[in-house]
Amino acid sequence: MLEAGRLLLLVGGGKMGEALLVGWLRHGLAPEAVLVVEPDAARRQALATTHAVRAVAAPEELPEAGTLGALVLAVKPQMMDRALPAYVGRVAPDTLVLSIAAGKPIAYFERMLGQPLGVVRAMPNTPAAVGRGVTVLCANAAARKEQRALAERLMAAVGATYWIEDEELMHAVTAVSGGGPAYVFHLIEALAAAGTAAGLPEALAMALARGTVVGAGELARLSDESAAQLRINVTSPGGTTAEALKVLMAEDRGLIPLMVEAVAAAARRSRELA
Ligand SMILES: NC(=O)C1=CN([C@@H]2O[C@H](COP(=O)(O)OP(=O)(O)OC[C@H]3O[C@@H](n4cnc5c(N)ncnc54)[C@H](O)[C@@H]3O)[C@@H](O)[C@H]2O)C=CC1
Ligand SMILES: O=C(O)[C@@H]1CCC=N1
Repeated sequence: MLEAGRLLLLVGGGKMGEALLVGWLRHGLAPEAVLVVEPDAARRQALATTHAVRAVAAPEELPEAGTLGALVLAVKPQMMDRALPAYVGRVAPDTLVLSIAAGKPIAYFERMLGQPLGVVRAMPNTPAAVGRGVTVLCANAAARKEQRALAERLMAAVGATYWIEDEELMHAVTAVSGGGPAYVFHLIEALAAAGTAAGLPEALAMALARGTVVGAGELARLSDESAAQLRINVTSPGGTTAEALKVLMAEDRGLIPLMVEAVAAAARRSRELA
């Protein structure tokens, strides 16, 4: 996955950092080629024992290895100012700088790391933890073909990838697929709550709601039919589902205007974080 002899430095071994790490190792990256900086002792230990990678608490503890093949930034956007300065001396023009931080624009990394660098900004999502992520990538003009290809390999290890040219679209991407899994998990909660309200025991309502979302997701994945057709397939004319959809698809107060509002709010926050 990396050029022989080069190292990948992962900064931040939290939920997303570990999801990426698991994907890379599964796709053939040697554990010896990975260094992780993770200040949280419990997480650091878990990463080192579970994945056999070298993990240190702070950049000062890193070995004086040669220039990096890739610097992957997976800390919270709010931590980035504090984290980045330590890596200025470790990146070279041929190092890929890959950030998954929400909101932080490419220009921010160019400014903080202070030289013409190949920077790729990516927005994955948490299904990356099971290899079913969706990631959108955007590169700066300085990113070489090999750096883009490496970014593609690193993110393809955890799911599907798409590229955009216009970085401004990252706000909408973050709001749709970055946070999208949370909306789907909330749909499970909402369906379960509705089941309980309709008289089902709580545990059964949750099992039905979760199983339904999982099954519908798998059907959507494997089927060639559009989402609209899959919905129509459930909906017998004059039947029960049609009644529910009258509520969910009401033009003024149905799921679409609600989702439009939710995604707009997330995109607004992404712009604020930038
Ligand atoms: N959770 C999600 O659904 C998604 C998150 N992201 C982005 O991924 C990044 C990481 O998010 P999560 O993994 O969810 O957060 P997390 O809180 O699970 O992981 C962040 C990790 O960074 C560590 N950390 C804090 N300061 C550090 C420093 N100076 N150096 C190295 N590590 C440091 C923390 O101890 C923590 O383990 C964020 O920038 C977020 O915007 C992107 C897409 C989806
Ligand atoms: O909520 C957040 O800010 C991050 C970005 C997308 C998912 N989680």
